[in-house]
Amino acid sequence: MLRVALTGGIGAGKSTVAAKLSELGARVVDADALSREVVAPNTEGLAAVVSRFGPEVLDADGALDRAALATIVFDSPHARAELEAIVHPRVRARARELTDAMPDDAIVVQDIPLLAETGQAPGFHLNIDVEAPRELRLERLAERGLPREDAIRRIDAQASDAERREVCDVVLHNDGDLHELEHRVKLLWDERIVPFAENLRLGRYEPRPDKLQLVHSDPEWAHRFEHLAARIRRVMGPSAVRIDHVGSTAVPDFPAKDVIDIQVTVVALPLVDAFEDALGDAGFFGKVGQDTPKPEFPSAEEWEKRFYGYADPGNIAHIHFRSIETPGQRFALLFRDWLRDDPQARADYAHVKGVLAAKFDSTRDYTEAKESWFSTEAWPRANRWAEETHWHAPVC
Ligand SMILES: CC(C)(COP(=O)(O)OP(=O)(O)OC[C@H]1O[C@@H](n2cnc3c(N)ncnc32)[C@H](O)[C@@H]1O)[C@@H](O)C(=O)NCCC(=O)NCCS
Ligand SMILES: Nc1ncnc2c1ncn2[C@@H]1O[C@H](COP(=O)(O)OP(=O)(O)OP(=O)(O)O)[C@@H](O)[C@H]1O
Repeated sequence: MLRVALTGGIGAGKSTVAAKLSELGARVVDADALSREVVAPNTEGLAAVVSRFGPEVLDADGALDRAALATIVFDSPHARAELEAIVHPRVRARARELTDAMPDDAIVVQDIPLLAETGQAPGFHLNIDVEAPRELRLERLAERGLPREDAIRRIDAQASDAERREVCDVVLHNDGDLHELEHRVKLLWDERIVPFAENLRLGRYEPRPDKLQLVHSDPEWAHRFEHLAARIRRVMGPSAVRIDHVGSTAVPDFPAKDVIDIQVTVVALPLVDAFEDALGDAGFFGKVGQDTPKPEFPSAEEWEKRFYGYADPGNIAHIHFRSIETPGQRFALLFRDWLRDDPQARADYAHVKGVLAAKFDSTRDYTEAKESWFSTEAWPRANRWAEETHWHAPVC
């Protein structure tokens, strides 16, 4: 089951995107609809609301007077937090019931207005933020009958666009007409959501492109690392002793393949195997891996690792699980910090990559050819740099 979260500020277009995704075959769970259901007449949720806010939030028929309650809670963060404490747990319980009842190969889209505010993003394989300019949102809400000052109060009670972008993998801009929005949703569905769901169903990660492409440094790389690290941390907790962004994408302004390299340090590799199912459920699939032994450490055993990939075709990533205190675990951090610190190291490595990229068309051949530079050049020079600078693995 591919679990997708859909968020966005009020009036940004979440419901419109959700409707289009439903048309394309997604199963939509709408938090707003559930937040009405759990406080419907004769529910214990409504009783809890009345007990906290008094009968004045009921209308003549004994149903919740939503406008009256909105006036109270959008004027007081404390009152809003108390209402959320009543509604949110019930909404999440209902959402879990609904998704648990869905087929394993379903693409489930949860429309969650408060995704950023509630820290739920790492529990989803893909987080989508629908964005529209504030003024346009106010106009749309006015057309929907929400007075401007009420809409402003709600917008100001929510996370900012920047905070939503921080936790989301995709931003869907909804500043055009409906046709443009629907086109963007269809493109995302065909090019990312469906292949992502297929990879999950088959239990496979998205392979790096065989055709070698070195691209310029992308500011999104740090975001992509953070999103993946949060998902791994949610699965493994303290068993992931540290999670580091390593490799070329972790070096500012440095060319790299568009593949995020992550090192997860564990106390012992069999621990990773114990998390195999939970990692798979989160979209990470892998196998036993082996780094190339270096002269000072000839034993292949010291270079064993677990090599995982992520199933998202829009966020290709290699996860290297290594045991703490092994030469490979140390070298991944040392190599990154040497590149970050030493301009000559960056120039030499960029030159080698450029020469090899001109020579080899396939990523595999390129990677294998790079190995000799690692053993003869990078390994001795990085270790010399470590001694000269008294380098130690930075605190994570
Ligand atoms: C205050 C209530 C009764 C007002 O009802 P009303 O019908 O006017 O709004 P509705 O529920 O349809 O929400 C419309 C939009 O308001 C915004 N909104 C709703 N609740 C909140 C909140 N707690 N914080 C920030 N924005 C909110 C969202 O963008 C939502 O999509 C209602 O919003 C509510 O119960 N909110 C608390 C529960 C909640 O947090 N719901 C959000 C989804 S879980
Ligand atoms: N691109 C667009 N062009 C014109 N109207 C739009 C567009 N996108 C959304 N709308 C309209 O704007 C209003 C708000 O959109 P929508 O309900 O999808 O926002 P929302 O993010 O779900 O809001 P809420 O947070 O209140 O649920 C709706 O009436 C919708 O039909």
